[in-house]
Amino acid sequence: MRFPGRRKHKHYFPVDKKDPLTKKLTTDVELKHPYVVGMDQTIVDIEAHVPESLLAEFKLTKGLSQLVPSEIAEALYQYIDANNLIVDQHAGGTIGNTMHNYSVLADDRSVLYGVMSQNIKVGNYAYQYLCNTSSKVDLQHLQPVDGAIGRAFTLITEDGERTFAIDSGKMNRLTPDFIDEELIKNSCAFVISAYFTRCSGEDTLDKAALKAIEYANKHKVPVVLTLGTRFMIDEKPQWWRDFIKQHVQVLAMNEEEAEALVGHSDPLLAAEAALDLADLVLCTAGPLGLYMAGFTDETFKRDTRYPLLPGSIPEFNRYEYSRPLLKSLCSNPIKIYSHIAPYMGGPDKIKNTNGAGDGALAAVLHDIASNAYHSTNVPESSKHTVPAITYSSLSQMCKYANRVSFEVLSQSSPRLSKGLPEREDSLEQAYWH
Ligand SMILES: Nc1ncnc2c1ncn2[C@@H]1O[C@H](COP(=O)(O)OP(=O)(O)O)[C@@H](O)[C@H]1O
Ligand SMILES: Nc1nc2c(ncn2[C@@H]2O[C@H](COP(=O)(O)O)[C@@H](O)[C@H]2O)c(=O)[nH]1
Repeated sequence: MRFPGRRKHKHYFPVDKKDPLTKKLTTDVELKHPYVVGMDQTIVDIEAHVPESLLAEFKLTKGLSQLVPSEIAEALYQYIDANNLIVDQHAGGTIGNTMHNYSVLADDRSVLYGVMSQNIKVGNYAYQYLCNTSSKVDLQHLQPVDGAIGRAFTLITEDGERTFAIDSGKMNRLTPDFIDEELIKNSCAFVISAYFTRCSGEDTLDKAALKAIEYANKHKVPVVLTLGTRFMIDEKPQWWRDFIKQHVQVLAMNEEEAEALVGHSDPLLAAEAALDLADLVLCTAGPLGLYMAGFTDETFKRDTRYPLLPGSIPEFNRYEYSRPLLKSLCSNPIKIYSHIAPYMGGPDKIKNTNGAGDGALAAVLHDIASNAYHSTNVPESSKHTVPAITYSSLSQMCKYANRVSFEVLSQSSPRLSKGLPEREDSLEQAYWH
């Protein structure tokens, strides 16, 4: 496990168990590695740069992810192929991306639940998916299906906005009997997107997801939900509020999804309202950067050393140096918030914003897993007198999440091709120095 950024040495690994002469860990110290489990629709992104008129022609709403019947998908494919509009094809899926990015950042194992075509040919979509996924993502738990995985036509318009037209294939056929209770029980987080509810006919992914969530809740493994796309939440906001309140501890969303969920267009107010539903909230807000909100106990709160910020909640960042806890573990819970503007103002040119939010979530997961790693291997550390969900403070996580989003935007692709540097070239600008 690579740690999220530079950290104080006193918290590093069992220094007291090192050989005093060689300064190496003695051989009988075997560090235990936590893993996160994600569940997703297995999807390949077919990225094409298109004029806005194409969206209207295919009745697609800009900025959203929408299912299309297979004959429309085929017509769309023929059109973008014939007009040479396809710029790339790569593995996608919101949780597939998140698991990949997590494994790249942490340099450690994650497990992906989903389906995979049982007949794979060199070059087909299933093959591309496997080739584009980090070797640290454990794909042994993909269920074989007779048919194609999903395709996401990722249509990038001139303003860099991405619109998805999804051709489902067999991506929703993961069955509940395939879910291993022990695998979920021993994980440090279970991660899912709201897309699991987009099932119909013979689809079983929704039932598989509910089974996995039931196991996670039973064994007190944090459930991390990302909201996917706005109009799914618009369709039944009360259902989602109830679902989150009952099953979810960590909630990730962008400002549009947040508005659909809790009715506030201001991301800070939306994050605050979402604390009625979940324990820890990440709300990304495009060019405005991102917000995090959570709980800490009155006894553990830590004042920020940054200037106090105005906003819809005045001086909202006062306790951003605190590490977040589950609300149920606080005797006197107080709400804590943090915000960060885009890293270095954002890349000079953003060709597309595909996957920026997934990148931020992967960073938060990395921090959660680092905490599990450290507390399992160094339980006596002073760090763990506070039963926090994360290794870092809210402020530090915002920096890290934001930095990862910047990397995704800079490389114009949702899956990181490499981890972040241990140290940034410019230490002045390095957030974690
Ligand atoms: N136009 C932009 N300029 C600068 N940074 C951006 C821009 N769009 C996104 N980002 C960065 O990427 C993060 C996630 O982006 P966002 O668009 O909110 O996520 P999503 O992909 O889920 O909609 C933001 O918090 C910000 O750090
Ligand atoms: N599992 C699903 N993933 C989907 C769907 N529609 C789009 N996507 C994936 O989202 C990422 C980009 O995410 P964002 O951060 O830009 O929102 C992309 O790689 C798509 O594959 C879906 O219906 N299900």
